[in-house]
Amino acid sequence: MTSSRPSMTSSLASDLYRRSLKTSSWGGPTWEKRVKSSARIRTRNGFCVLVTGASGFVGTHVSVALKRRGDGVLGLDNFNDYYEPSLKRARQALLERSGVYVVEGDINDVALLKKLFELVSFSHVMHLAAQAGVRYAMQNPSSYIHSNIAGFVSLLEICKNANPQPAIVWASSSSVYGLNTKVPFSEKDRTDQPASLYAATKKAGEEIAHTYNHIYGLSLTGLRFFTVYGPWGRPDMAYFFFTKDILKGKPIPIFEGANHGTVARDFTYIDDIVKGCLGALDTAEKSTGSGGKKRGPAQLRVFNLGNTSPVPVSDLVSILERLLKVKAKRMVMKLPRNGDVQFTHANISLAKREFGYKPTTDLQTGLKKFVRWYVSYYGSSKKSDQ
Ligand SMILES: NC(=O)c1ccc[n+]([C@@H]2O[C@H](COP(=O)([O-])OP(=O)(O)OC[C@H]3O[C@@H](n4cnc5c(N)ncnc54)[C@H](O)[C@@H]3O)[C@@H](O)[C@H]2O)c1
Ligand SMILES: O=C(O)[C@H]1O[C@H](OP(=O)(O)OP(=O)(O)OC[C@H]2O[C@@H](n3ccc(=O)[nH]c3=O)[C@H](O)[C@@H]2O)[C@H](O)[C@@H](O)[C@@H]1O
Repeated sequence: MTSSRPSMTSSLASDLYRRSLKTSSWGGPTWEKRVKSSARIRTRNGFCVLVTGASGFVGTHVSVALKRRGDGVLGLDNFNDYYEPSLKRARQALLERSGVYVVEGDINDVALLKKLFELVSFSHVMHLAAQAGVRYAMQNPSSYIHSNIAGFVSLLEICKNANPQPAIVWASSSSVYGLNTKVPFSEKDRTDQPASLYAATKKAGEEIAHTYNHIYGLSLTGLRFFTVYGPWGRPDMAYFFFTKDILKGKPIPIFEGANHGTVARDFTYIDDIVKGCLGALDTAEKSTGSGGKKRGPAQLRVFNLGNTSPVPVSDLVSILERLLKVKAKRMVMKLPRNGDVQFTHANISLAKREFGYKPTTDLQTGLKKFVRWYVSYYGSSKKSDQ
């Protein structure tokens, strides 16, 4: 029976294919030595973790936390220019000081992934590499397919063929709840009304995970993070560029919902997210397959990781005004149809029950730590982008 491969003739497909072949320069004895040293486990019963997206915001914090407790940690990141690569390079330097080597490469580079799994027997993969950002999907849809769909599948393909197979914990997103109106959001609620292509690719990731669990026995845990903020954060996120623009005296576009309803988020501080990630890793069961052959049922889980106390965006701006001691130039506008949802609110009882997840940092405290970092980083380094 001939299987006629569907020919994706669109420019999107050829762009994707071209990009996924773009590989960084890797390999050689020195490179291999650095890979093995970074992945070496330093405590009894420690983990050996591949962290994809390691030079990203969440990836940096998780990698440092794992290394500090003695796990072997190897990072992988393509250092793309979705936001200033200089910030990713600065995180990479911080990671190197902690003993974590970040391999420069793309999760679509199958030859690279194969090499890493030949060199290192990973017990876990913490998959954080993705095209994040809700609104950017309207400008560059292919980057979401490239990283969040094609990239996730290429990673799962390597994992299912590994022997032993690693247990995988990956980042989903609160955005999968989309236009769901039942609050707080519980893992059992509807997730079939994505409001953005980003959300759709995150939801697709959850469905793809289900098939790799069912067919190949991969142990998979999805974490729906809720608007994460903190030091070393992302310049594309509102809390970050609001801070920059308040300091520059530029107008702050504050979205409001229908009938002047507030737009709110369940903002979650990075240290609480890291505790959730480590809890998920510590309770992840081993995969039940190897070399692509399944031996029995494997663990498949999805958890909300939020703060359970949504705050209106306008209140976030008020906190920033007090911390920065500068009045914001507020420009209130109707929530545009840009993929944003009006509110998020996490029910975290499942994560609490499964691995004792308990957020402890309120928005005022968390933003104070972020602002302290922001002023020290941009003030001292005078980075021209800011
Ligand atoms: N920060 C949040 O508020 C938040 C909330 C929900 C979910 N998430 C998810 O958490 C994960 C981490 O997010 P973040 O906030 O740290 O974002 P980030 O953009 O700072 O980190 C992602 C990293 O992955 C890298 N990357 C992207 N595509 C890649 C590819 N194809 N190959 C290799 N590296 C690639 C990027 O260079 C970046 O450093 C993402 O999956 C994101 O969707 C984040
Ligand atoms: O929770 C999540 O899963 C998502 O959280 C954030 O997405 P978002 O909540 O939209 O975060 P921001 O882009 O920082 O927006 C925060 C709030 O500010 C609002 N906003 C944003 C931009 C702006 O100019 N004005 C404004 O009022 C947004 O509508 C939203 O309510 C991250 O950017 C996503 O990667 C992540 O998947």
